Amino acid sequence: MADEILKLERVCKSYNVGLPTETEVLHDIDLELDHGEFLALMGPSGSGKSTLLNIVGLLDRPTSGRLLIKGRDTGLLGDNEITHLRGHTIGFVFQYHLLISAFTARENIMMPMLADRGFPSAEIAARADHLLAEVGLERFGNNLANNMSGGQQQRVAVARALAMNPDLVLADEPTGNLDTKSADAVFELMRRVNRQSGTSFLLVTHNLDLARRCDRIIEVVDGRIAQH
Ligand SMILES: Nc1ncnc2c1ncn2[C@@H]1O[C@H](COP(=O)(O)OP(=O)(O)OP(=O)(O)O)[C@@H](O)[C@H]1O
Repeated sequence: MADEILKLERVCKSYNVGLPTETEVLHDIDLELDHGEFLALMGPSGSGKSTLLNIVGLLDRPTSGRLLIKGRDTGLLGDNEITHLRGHTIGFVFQYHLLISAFTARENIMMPMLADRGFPSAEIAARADHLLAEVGLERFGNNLANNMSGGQQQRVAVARALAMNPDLVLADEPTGNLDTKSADAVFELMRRVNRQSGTSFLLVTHNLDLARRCDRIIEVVDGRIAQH
């Protein structure tokens, strides 16, 4: 197996926004992320961080360049293979947790497993309870997501991201909406998962204090990697 979970080679992304020429927002991005690495991605608003995360998360394709995940060139994969690879390799946590508010914490965590036909249905509830305990919410499984605090909801979102035992978690400003104490708790939770399970993390953050506690910081400025 390749040492790196993720490798980008000269990745460019352009958008067609109705102008005669396309607008390039990512230019020649080279980036590697090792198995078990916890990387902070920083950069000003509009610099291309979310665009980069969408490409790495297989939600969008590069305009040119190569994206390899676990050594596989994703440009050679069809849409069904991409969906399968995404579902089994990558977990997502967003700033706005995107939980289903009328579902309980446990039901939210069960969703990715229920959506995957290959997941043994007899194990789903037990895995959800295991994950609730992992994120310190074992007593909150039956609470509606709507009735939980922002920090608790984000911990449910982390548990849901871990449901399929991904190799890589992509977290886009997961603590941006939280008070300092809750932000710290959610960050430390992700760090513990990273250390205990070897799950790689790519964390987009504007918080330099949290970024400094990651293994490495990279900065995107105007669609380029500015600094390692
Ligand atoms: N679907 C799209 N179509 C056209 N332009 C887009 C699209 N998505 C993003 N852009 C443009 O690409 C550039 C990079 O945006 P992106 O959202 O990746 O930045 P960001 O660094 O994540 O910003 P923020 O920190 O504010 O979330 C911006 O100029 C944005 O307007």
